[in-house]
Amino acid sequence: MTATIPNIVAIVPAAGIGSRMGAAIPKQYLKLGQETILSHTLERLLTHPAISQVIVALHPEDDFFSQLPQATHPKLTQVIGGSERADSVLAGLQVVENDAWVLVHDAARPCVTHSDIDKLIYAINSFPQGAILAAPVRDTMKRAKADGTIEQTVERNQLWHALTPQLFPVSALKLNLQQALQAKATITDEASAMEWAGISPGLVAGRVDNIKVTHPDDLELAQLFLNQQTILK
Ligand SMILES: Nc1ccn([C@@H]2O[C@H](COP(=O)(O)OP(=O)(O)OP(=O)(O)O)[C@@H](O)[C@H]2O)c(=O)n1
Ligand SMILES: C[C@](O)(CO)[C@H](O)COP(=O)(O)O
Repeated sequence: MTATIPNIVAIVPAAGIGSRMGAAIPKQYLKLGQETILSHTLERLLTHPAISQVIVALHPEDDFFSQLPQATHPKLTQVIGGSERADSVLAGLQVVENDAWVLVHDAARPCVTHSDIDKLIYAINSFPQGAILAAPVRDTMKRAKADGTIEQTVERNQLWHALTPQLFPVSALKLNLQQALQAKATITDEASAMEWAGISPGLVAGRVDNIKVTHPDDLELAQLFLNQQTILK
């Protein structure tokens, strides 16, 4: 199949404090093996041949980034993030050309693979308004009542976990993110800003090892996946 590959710039929101991790430092600076979570993530994006530039959004009081091996990489640009994830992504979008595509990927997802990134990039030939990596839910799903009992079983066939990367045209994402934030809509990922504007982004099935390191027990799992990916290479 011949596919057109657009100019793709990555934005990595890395300005969070990791409150659910409860560590002494922001979770993106915790180590997995020899490197920090953020280092693993940046390395995977910086070495992808279709990504021309990587913009990382950092906390205004970040004390750690300059020590990373990728800190002075020629393809990398730093911006100051905002108080919510969406503000950090928007800060990154301000320094990107409007005619590019933007691939937004959480700093906290260090196990993303080049094959999943490729899959997402090729998918935009079918989804010209943008698409996200996602994983269909596997288990029987229950809706709970306030007292902790089950209200009903929810149909699982159309339910997906939203992952990153998420890939959109810069101009459309910037406009919709700005307007959705102004309208005080709940925006937890880029797709939700596009949905807010009436757009239906594509869902592209991604690998289940592309986890977000959120809670302490995710660290061990992420380490296991990274080790396994190294062995399989
Ligand atoms: N103001 C913020 C908040 C989050 N993020 C980033 O968005 C990604 C996903 O967010 P999440 O996992 O929720 O990270 P934290 O906000 O750091 O964690 P928590 O919600 O537990 O505090 C992370 O890479 C995080 O650094 C960001 O750039 N700017
Ligand atoms: C963007 C995201 O990683 C998609 O799974 C996620 O929405 C980030 O926020 P969350 O609050 O941890 O779901």
